[in-house]
Amino acid sequence: MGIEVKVEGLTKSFGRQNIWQDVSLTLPAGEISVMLGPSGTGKTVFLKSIIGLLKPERGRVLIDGVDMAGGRERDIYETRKLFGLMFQDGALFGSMSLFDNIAFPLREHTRKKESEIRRIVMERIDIVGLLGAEGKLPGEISGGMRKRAGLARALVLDPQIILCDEPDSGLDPVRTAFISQLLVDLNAQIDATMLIVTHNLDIASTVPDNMGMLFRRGLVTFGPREVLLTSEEPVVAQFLSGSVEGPIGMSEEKDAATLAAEAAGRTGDEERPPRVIVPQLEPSPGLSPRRAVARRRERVLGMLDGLPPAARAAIEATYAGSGEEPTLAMPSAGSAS
Ligand SMILES: Nc1ncnc2c1ncn2[C@@H]1O[C@H](COP(=O)(O)OP(=O)(O)OP(=O)(O)O)[C@@H](O)[C@H]1O
Repeated sequence: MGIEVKVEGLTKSFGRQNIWQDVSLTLPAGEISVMLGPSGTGKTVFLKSIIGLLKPERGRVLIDGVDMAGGRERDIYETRKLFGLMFQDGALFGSMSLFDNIAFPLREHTRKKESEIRRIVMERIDIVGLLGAEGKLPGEISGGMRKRAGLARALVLDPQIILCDEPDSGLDPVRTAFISQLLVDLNAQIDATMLIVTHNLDIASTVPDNMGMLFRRGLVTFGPREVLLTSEEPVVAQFLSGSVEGPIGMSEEKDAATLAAEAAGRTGDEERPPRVIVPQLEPSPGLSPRRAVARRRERVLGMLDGLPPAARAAIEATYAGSGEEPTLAMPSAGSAS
């Protein structure tokens, strides 16, 4: 089973540029979590901090008792072996076949025999649906296939924590849907703790158990998916609706005068489309159910009392087994919180 990742009061700056501060959250063991956020809010920096490649100035990232932010380098190095990383571009070596790319971590970090390496690599290639393409070079296959190859490579060392940085970047909606299903299937097969960074609303609304959002140098929210999907925070509502109206601007957040002008331009009578919480994806037919589901149900039902009413209602609907999708009125994206 995957391992819990506990982030406590994490603060990261580059020189005088503060990226985010005082970020605290827990990635529950074996569950899938998504981190949303407009471009440049430090999502990739957050992933790199979790694995200890970047060193935040304050706070801790606790994994099995090891602090990836400030622990001993030797412990961090060992704990890093628990991770599988999938980067935006697949990060494959262009001159190596897919097979050799995927075998690379095994040849680099283990003393396994070639026959054993072949067995593991072919099994992972099968999981990501690339059987038959193992002899191809990265330049000879599509972007979606390269992503899947990157995912296969992230899987060869049997990771207990998987970090995916924008698995959808450069993919069309159909390929993105395939990647979404693959991520859920993967979780059903290996029960790893997963954190996915994305802008993609289809992935965000169908894949994770938990969702968070980074904005204005902080964590806006993190918790069960129903909390963010029903949130009335203007920045969350704007992001989920893809609206130009709200605190997120083209290059940075908007200033108070721009927001006031937007608010003045609204009549209050605008039709807001209802926000629908689409059900989470199930593993593909033939796969066993995700083990995280039962754990999550117990965990989330245990925290109901502390949640906002809309989130509570959505969670109750999730677990009522009624099959009905809760439809929630869309809050005004630009309204003050
Ligand atoms: N090694 C570094 N040195 C200095 N600044 C950095 C470094 N890495 C990232 N940054 C800065 O940190 C900020 C956040 O970058 P990051 O790539 O984490 O954003 P992001 O939310 O992942 O963006 P996107 O969604 O566009 O990929 C940016 O301003 C970036 O320039």
